[in-house]
Parts: sequence; structure tokens; C-alpha cells
Amino acid sequence: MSNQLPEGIQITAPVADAVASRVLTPEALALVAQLHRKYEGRRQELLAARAERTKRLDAGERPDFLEETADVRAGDWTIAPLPADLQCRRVEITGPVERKMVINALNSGADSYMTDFEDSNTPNWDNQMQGQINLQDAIRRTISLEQNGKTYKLNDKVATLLVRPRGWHLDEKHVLIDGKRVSGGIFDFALYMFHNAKELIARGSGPYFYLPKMESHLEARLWNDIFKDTQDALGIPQGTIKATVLVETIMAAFEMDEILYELREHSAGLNAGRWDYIFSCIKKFKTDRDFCLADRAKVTMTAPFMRAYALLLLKTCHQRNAPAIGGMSALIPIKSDPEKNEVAMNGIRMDKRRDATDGYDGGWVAHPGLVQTAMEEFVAVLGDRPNQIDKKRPDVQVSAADLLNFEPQAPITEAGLRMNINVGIHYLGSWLDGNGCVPIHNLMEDAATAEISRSQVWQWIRSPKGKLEDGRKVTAELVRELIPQELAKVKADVGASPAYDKAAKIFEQMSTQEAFEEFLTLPLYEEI
Ligand SMILES: CC(=O)SCCNC(=O)CCNC(=O)[C@H](O)C(C)(C)COP(=O)(O)OP(=O)(O)OC[C@H]1O[C@@H](n2cnc3c(N)ncnc32)[C@H](O)[C@@H]1OP(=O)(O)O
Ligand SMILES: O=CC(=O)O
Ligand SMILES: [Mg+2]
Repeated sequence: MSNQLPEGIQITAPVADAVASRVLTPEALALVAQLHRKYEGRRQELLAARAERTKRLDAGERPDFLEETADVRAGDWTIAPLPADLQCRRVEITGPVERKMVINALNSGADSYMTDFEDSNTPNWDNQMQGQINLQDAIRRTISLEQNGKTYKLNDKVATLLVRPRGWHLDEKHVLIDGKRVSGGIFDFALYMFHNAKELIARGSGPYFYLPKMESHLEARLWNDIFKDTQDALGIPQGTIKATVLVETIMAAFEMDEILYELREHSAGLNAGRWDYIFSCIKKFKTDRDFCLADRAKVTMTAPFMRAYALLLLKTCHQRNAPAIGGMSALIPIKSDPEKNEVAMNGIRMDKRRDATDGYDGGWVAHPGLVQTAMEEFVAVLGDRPNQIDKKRPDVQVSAADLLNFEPQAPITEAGLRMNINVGIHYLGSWLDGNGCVPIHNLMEDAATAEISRSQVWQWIRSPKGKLEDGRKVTAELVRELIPQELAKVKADVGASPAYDKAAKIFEQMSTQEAFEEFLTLPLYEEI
């Protein structure tokens, strides 16, 4: 299709006719190119600033609330009023932009649905392009599917749609502008906006987003500037776009007010992205000899640093009239075992009860089978109110020390180490095979949860505190010894796809090499 492309744009992947005529139209690509040419320099500067910060943290610096933005934190401002269909978000289901799941999620009975080009999605070319088509069809209510003798189509009443584009660190390697890869986030966002914003507005909704993995308010400012230019380019009113920011890095936890402030005309609140948050803590303090978290299963929302983060997010949001949305428990229904299923459902209940009682306005679920349970817990607290933004929490006082109070540090067990290796290999293999979200040992695993597994193994090898309960030090040799054993178990569980052998090699390299990979998806993306 190169003849029809706007000047300077090159597409290095095959483009199916439907994709050319419905997604990669010259006008839509012109918007991608406009945003890229204006903002790519800033994206690269912000990524470089992350790397600089990491060097300082590696050298012992600790984050604190920013002096230069004290007036923003002290100021008496609120975000712009929310549109009607973002007032009530008691239960938000999430999932990859796969066609059947899009239909099932919209029909699930949840108030809202975050469809995902990010943590739960392998960003291969087909998934990205088919995902855009699925969303166009869903918004126009023409989406349907015949599968296994079942017909899938939308119910009359569906959840409000929100879209999570890729984070700032990811490129779309198949689209080059003036010879350079375009940002994955800008690409996902601009194509979705170009094809759907006006249609959504005409249908009484709007273009709503979730913004992942940001590390500073300056990164939020970049999104906000992109929103303003895009609204102008498409001729839609300023403030139409609404975005919920995932606070899922330790750095962003120190800039929650500032992030809301940057996006105040476009904000739809904050979400506590717990899994990437834990990963971010490991990544940012990986060289600290006093920092070493316990087995992944022991690091829960009741750990002191997680509790501090969750409460600060809630307080910050409600002070600014912004919704506070809780994150996701990794528990999912267990069809094969009613007793284990009851334990899992009770875990979901407790998770949502804690969030609702604290004052959260809603929370995420991974699976349609969890919507009702989660809804019951929010309705028990909210009654017939759409949200509880009026529940301010002046009683909550969270200091920098509270956010950095990293317990529990024990136990680290052989079972925990094996589990991290097993989950890492299984997840990486599935991701390479095109599936970015999988059930493993009855838990939802996606890029964020798998990041915790692989980064713990890297850190336990290097930290003096990386010792098993029985006194053995976690070493590269021990990890190399366990990898083939866990690979064999993965293959016995899910089959012998060559992707798992490749995953085991990549996992070994990532966890034993000296350099820490910033994101596991960066080397993986070069493999697909
Ligand atoms: C850290 C974070 O970023 S959290 C956000 C990212 N993670 C997610 O969004 C989790 C998404 N969830 C999922 O992908 C899946 O639920 C999994 C992988 C966890 C479990 O998958 P499975 O075990 O295959 O689910 P299961 O077989 O029970 O599915 C039953 C039905 O529910 C559907 N379903 C399951 N999860 C979802 C979902 N999230 N959205 C829509 N439909 C879903 C399936 O498509 C299936 O439909 P069918 O009966 O019509 O065939
Ligand atoms: O995106 C959510 C998370 O927990 O990570
Ligand atoms: Mg995340």
C-alpha cells in the first residue's frame, strides 16, 4: 500500500485489504505522523530522563514529593466535571482487544470495560490491527462472531468503553515515520481517535482512555498536549477526551496530585495498578542492599507500602473530585474445583470489600465470572449512589517513608523461586505465541505480574538478602539448575510449543545477565 501512504511513512508489515481501508487510511496515518513529528522528541527526552533517574536511584537517591510543585499539592483545584457515563464505575472488567472477549466484556454486566492494547496483549501486528477493527465494530454495534456453535453479539445495554494504549516505552516497529519507529501509544491512540471519536460522541459517550506506566507528571503533560492537538485536528471540543491514569510506578506515587493537575481538563481519575507498582518498586530499588521483597505471593495489598499507596491514591483523587478506581486481584474462577473456586471468590470479595470500605469508587476484575461478586461488594457500600467521591479522607496521612516501607522481606522459599521461574517461562512463551494474558496455576498472569516474577529472580541472585528459608543463597547456578525442571513442568501442563524453549532461554538470560532489562516486553518484541 506504499503508494497511498502520506509522505515519510513506511509500513514494514503486510497490510490486509480490510486494514488498509478501515484502519491505516491515509488520513488516519496523517494524524499519527502529525503527532509523531511534534512529540517524538519529547517522548525520547522523557525516556532518557527515566534512565537518568534510574542511575541516581541505583546510586542510592530516594524519591520524595517534589519541592517545585508544592503549590500544586497545596492548591484548591478540582478536575473538570465527569461525563454522565463515567460517573458510575463500580466494576470495571478488563481484557485484551480480542474479538470474542470484547463482546463478552461489553455484555458482562460491568459498568465499564477497559480494553487493552497493553499488559494483557501481545502487541504483534495482527493483534494491534484486528484490535482496532474490533473496537470500530463494537462502537458501531456491528460486532458479532460465530464460534463453537455459539453466536456472539452485543446486548442492548453494554459497559462504557475505555481503551488502554501502549506505554511510552513501547514502539510500533512496523510503522516508520521519516525512518524512525513510531510510539506504540501514539499509534494506538491516534488510530482509535481518528476512526471513533466522533462516532462515540454521536452515540452519547466519548473517547475514554487508560494511561499506563507513567513515571512523572511531565509524562502526563505529554499526553495532555497530545489530547489537545488531537481534539483540534479532529474538530471536537477541548475536554472531550477523558483519561484515567494508572498509578503503577513508585515514582508516580509521589506525583499523583501533579498528574491529576496536568490532565485536569481531561482527567477521569486514577487507578491503583498494583502489579506494575510492585514491579516498579523492585526495579527502582534493585541495587539497594536493604531492599528485598519476600515471595511474590506474600506481597499483597495489605503490605505496609501497598496500603500506604492505596490510601494516598484514594485521598488524592477524592480531594480533587476525581474517581479512585481499585486495581485487580489476580484471582479468577476455578471451574474444575468447587472448593478452590469458593476460596478464590471469597478472595475477590475481600479485595473489593477493602477497596469499597476504604472509599474507592470501583475496582477492576479480570473475568466476567467475577463481575457479580465484585458488584455486590461495591453496592453494599455505595447503595444506589454512583460513586463515593464525596467521601473525603482527611484522616489519611501518608509520608514518603510510608511509601518506602518495603515489608515483608521474608520468607523467600524454594517454592517461591520455582514459581517465579515457572510463571516466567510459561508467560513469556504464551506472549511469544500471541497471547498476552493466561491463566497459570489458577491466577491471571499478564505482563505486569510476570515482570514481578522475573525481576524477583534477578534481584534475589544479586541481593545479599536473596536467601532461601533454609539458608541457601539464590545464585545464577541454582536458577540455571531449576529452569529445565520448570520448563518440563510447563510443557507437561500446556504442550510442547517451541515458544516455551525460547522463553526459557530468554528467561535465563534476563535473570542471570548483569544488566537489568527495563521491561521484559522490550527484548520479547524484537522476537515477534
Ligand atoms: C495487571 C493488569 O494489567 S490487569 C489487566 C490486564 N489483565 C486482564 O485484563 C485480564 C483479562 N482476563 C483474561 O484474559 C482471562 O480471563 C484469563 C486469561 C485470566 C483467564 O482465561 P480463561 O481461563 O481462558 O477464561 P475462561 O475459560 O474461564 O473463560 C470463560 C469465558 O469468559 C470469557 N472471558 C474470560 N475473561 C474475559 C475477559 N476479561 N473479558 C471478556 N471475556 C472474558 C472467555 O472468552 C470465555 O468465553 P466463552 O465462554 O464465550 O468461550
Ligand atoms: O495495569 C495494572 C497493573 O496492576 O499493572
Ligand atoms: Mg500495569
